[in-house]
Amino acid sequence: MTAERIDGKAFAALLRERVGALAGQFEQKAGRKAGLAVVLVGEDPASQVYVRSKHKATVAAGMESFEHRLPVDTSEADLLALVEQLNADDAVDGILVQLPLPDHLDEQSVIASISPDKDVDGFHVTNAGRLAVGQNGFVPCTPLGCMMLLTDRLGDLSGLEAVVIGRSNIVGKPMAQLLLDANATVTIAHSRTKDLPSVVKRADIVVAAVGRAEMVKAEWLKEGATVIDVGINRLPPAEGEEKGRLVGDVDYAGAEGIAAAITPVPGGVGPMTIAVLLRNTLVAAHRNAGLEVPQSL
Ligand SMILES: Nc1nc2c(c(=O)[nH]1)N[C@@H](CN(C=O)c1ccc(C(=O)N[C@@H](CCC(=O)O)C(=O)O)cc1)CN2
Repeated sequence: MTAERIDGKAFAALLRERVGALAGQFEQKAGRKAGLAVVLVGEDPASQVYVRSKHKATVAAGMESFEHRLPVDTSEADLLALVEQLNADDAVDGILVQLPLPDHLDEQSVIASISPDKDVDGFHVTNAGRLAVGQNGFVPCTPLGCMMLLTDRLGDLSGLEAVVIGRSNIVGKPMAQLLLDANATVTIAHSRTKDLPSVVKRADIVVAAVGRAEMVKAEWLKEGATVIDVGINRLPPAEGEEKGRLVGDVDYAGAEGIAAAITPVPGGVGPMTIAVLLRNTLVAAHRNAGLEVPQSL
């Protein structure tokens, strides 16, 4: 068996196109563009790349992008003051603080300061609670993107065995909740799980979000499983390479021979994160403007 490659990049491009068309209709109805504010503290190279990509994607979708770049030694009081200002700004529908933050800043306090109705990352405790009890809020972009890829490929997930490896607030826990809401039978595995290979072996759906290069081995997988690889890990450079290769949390080459379908790294889940961010921003814009959220979002 050679697994189908789930093309997240192509899926994300279609989603961005759809969001762009609906953003144009929003502008007509609301008399203004939907707006996303992104805050970057410091100069982490990967974060700089992601923030630039978010700016470009936001503008390309016909939305307003407000970028705030702050020095690495920004105090928590100054960062919270900026978030307060964005909370009060009617041109700003969505606010995102790029993570990770420098060590002296408390991520939880900063996330808590974002208005839950502008929290397009879905990280605020109010949105985590809304997801847990099935109320409308914002769902974190990466897990929502994974769900879109899964339902596009598998349709109804009812009764399927899903194993989520990783229990972060940003990916693992919301992912498990979304799978549960879709009537899958869900197990969350983590660093203390006993006999992880046998837990993974029973899964029709595996979502790997551990952040360890190629940790999930091909022989752990059930024949015909669908594998969603959230990991983005850079290997040390091989001889003659300037930069190491990017790989996921799953041994892709091995898994290709066993799984029915698998997301590649790069080009799988990563591009969905930014496309879903645009989608969440447009949802926020409709709600903030008192307009009905289009079904096709
Ligand atoms: N406030 C947030 N911070 C962070 C989030 C987030 O959702 N909200 N997620 C990640 C970073 N991230 C977006 O912010 C992100 C990561 C990866 C990709 C992506 O498209 N990756 C490419 C590979 C890129 C490369 O070559 O390095 C891929 O997988 O194909 C997009 C966005 C942490 N912080």
